[in-house]
Amino acid sequence: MTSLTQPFLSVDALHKAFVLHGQGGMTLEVMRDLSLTLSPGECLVLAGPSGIGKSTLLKMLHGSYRVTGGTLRLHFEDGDLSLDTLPAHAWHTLRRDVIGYVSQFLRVVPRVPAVEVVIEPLLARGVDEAEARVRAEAMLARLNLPERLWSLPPGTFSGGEQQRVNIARGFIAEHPLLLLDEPTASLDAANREVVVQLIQEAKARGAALLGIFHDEDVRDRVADRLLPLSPHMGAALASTPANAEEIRS
Ligand SMILES: Nc1ncnc2c1ncn2[C@@H]1O[C@H](COP(=O)(O)OP(=O)(O)OP(=O)(O)O)[C@@H](O)[C@H]1O
Repeated sequence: MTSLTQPFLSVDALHKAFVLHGQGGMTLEVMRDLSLTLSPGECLVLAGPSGIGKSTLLKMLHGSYRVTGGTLRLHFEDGDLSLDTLPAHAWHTLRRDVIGYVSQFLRVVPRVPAVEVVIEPLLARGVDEAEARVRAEAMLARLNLPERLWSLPPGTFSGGEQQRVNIARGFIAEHPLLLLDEPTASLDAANREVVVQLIQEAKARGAALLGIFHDEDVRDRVADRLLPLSPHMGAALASTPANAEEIRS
């Protein structure tokens, strides 16, 4: 991948409907005609009531949900990359090198110690193991995770401890596009402050961030723009689209 041009992400006329096979094939339309752009160094915060489709948008951008209609494009100096038509095998490389995702919940792999969970994205990029370990330990220390926990699998950690491992893993690889789904939800004030700093540093190095933050203080401090989703969920949603797609996950 080469250096970035402006904007880095464009979403045009995005449409999402779920087909609920367990409910007789009922269609649930959650998004219609959503468009946005996101530039390097910018943090756009998704707003709107519960269930409006904020997490669904992030999951489409991370390839876990299919797009029903519209386009998602990344713009590189040497050309555009369409995410809505990206073949499954290409997502692996894209998630490793370009699109990071930090959710509220850590997907724990049994027996893998916390520090290894954090190191893994760096090793996948070919970073030397000793260097990766130093960076991972520095990140865990910065997020105030007690050193005695670093060598333990996070399955039994508290919600806030697991979330900090997740944040360390999400930020360490310095992806150009970061998707943040309530990364501060279980954190105390001191650790929320660390996350605000990590976001500001990511912006300063030119990352583009798209996030969901229910904490208004955090939102106000990191957001360059707010995007309320409700205007995209209007009367149009009363009808059922002809091109509804199946649930992938
Ligand atoms: N895999 C799925 N299958 C069927 N419906 C889904 C699926 N994922 C999300 N939905 C539905 O899509 C709608 C939007 O959900 P989403 O989680 O994106 O909302 P949200 O705005 O992030 O809400 P919250 O603020 O409560 O997290 C909801 O009605 C939800 O039930």
